[in-house]
Amino acid sequence: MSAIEVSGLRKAYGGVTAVDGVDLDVAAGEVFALLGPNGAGKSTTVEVLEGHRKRDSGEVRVLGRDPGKPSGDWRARIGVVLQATSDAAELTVREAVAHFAGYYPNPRDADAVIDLVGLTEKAGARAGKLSGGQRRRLDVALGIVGRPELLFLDEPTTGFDPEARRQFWRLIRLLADEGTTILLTTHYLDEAEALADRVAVIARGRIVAEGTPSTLGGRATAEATVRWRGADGPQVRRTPDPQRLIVELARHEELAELTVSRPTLEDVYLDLIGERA
Ligand SMILES: Nc1ncnc2c1ncn2[C@@H]1O[C@H](COP(=O)(O)OP(=O)(O)OP(=O)(O)O)[C@@H](O)[C@H]1O
Repeated sequence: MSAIEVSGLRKAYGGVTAVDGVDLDVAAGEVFALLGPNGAGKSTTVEVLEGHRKRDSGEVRVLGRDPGKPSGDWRARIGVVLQATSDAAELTVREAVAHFAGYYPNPRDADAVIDLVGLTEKAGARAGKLSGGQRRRLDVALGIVGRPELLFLDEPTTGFDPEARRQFWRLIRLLADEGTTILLTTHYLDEAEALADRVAVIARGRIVAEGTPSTLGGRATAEATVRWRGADGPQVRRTPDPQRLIVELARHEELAELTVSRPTLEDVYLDLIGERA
């Protein structure tokens, strides 16, 4: 069953085409990451799916409904963490989460959510007094308090310190284990690799590649780089079949400091968007 079905989505702002014929299919329960450079059309796509922006054309179904005609019960089934931070500056963290919980028929416990995002120590602090990363954690709390079936996260960990990012990753895995479908945009390739079942790379409003993080752009079958230290010093060879090369080499010499590497997700991504040096 699909949670999100998109075909031929287009959206222009005046003369600027932001989304230029995007097709997407996200299965229920999947964690799907949209990657792409600044201005590629990620947020516009996500905003259309959330029902926050009108599309020019294309077919879109989110949880079986057209987000261009959102209803209250449909809205209650999705959770949204926008790129711009929420505006609840005068409320404390606990008040803000409890207030948002009131919008949903079956919300999570406010204190449990605050704990999940690691803000327990700041539960009594006003939102306006939080640091940037703490504010972002509050945004995530507000996005999940309604126990959404489908969660949209637009660059959720921007401004997080490394520990907070790891904590956030654990939270996403927990939500995914509970069956939540998650669509996230990110500039962090390690984040996509750590979290996503599938990724799509979007550039200039079009999807240029789609697949699992380990196979994207032919990554799994790309030539491997084999490095070792032989009798004559450091050696490097590129080969489609590293196992065979290593067996062959090992007959003749000791292979000290042997490593085998394939292109990283970042290598593949930079190739796809045409930015590789
Ligand atoms: N409200 C708007 N009015 C006019 N143009 C816009 C608007 N929002 C986005 N754009 C333009 O549409 C294009 C796509 O923007 P979008 O925000 O969807 O990209 P993005 O992939 O989310 O980028 P980023 O990674 O920087 O968040 C860009 O050229 C941007 O300048």
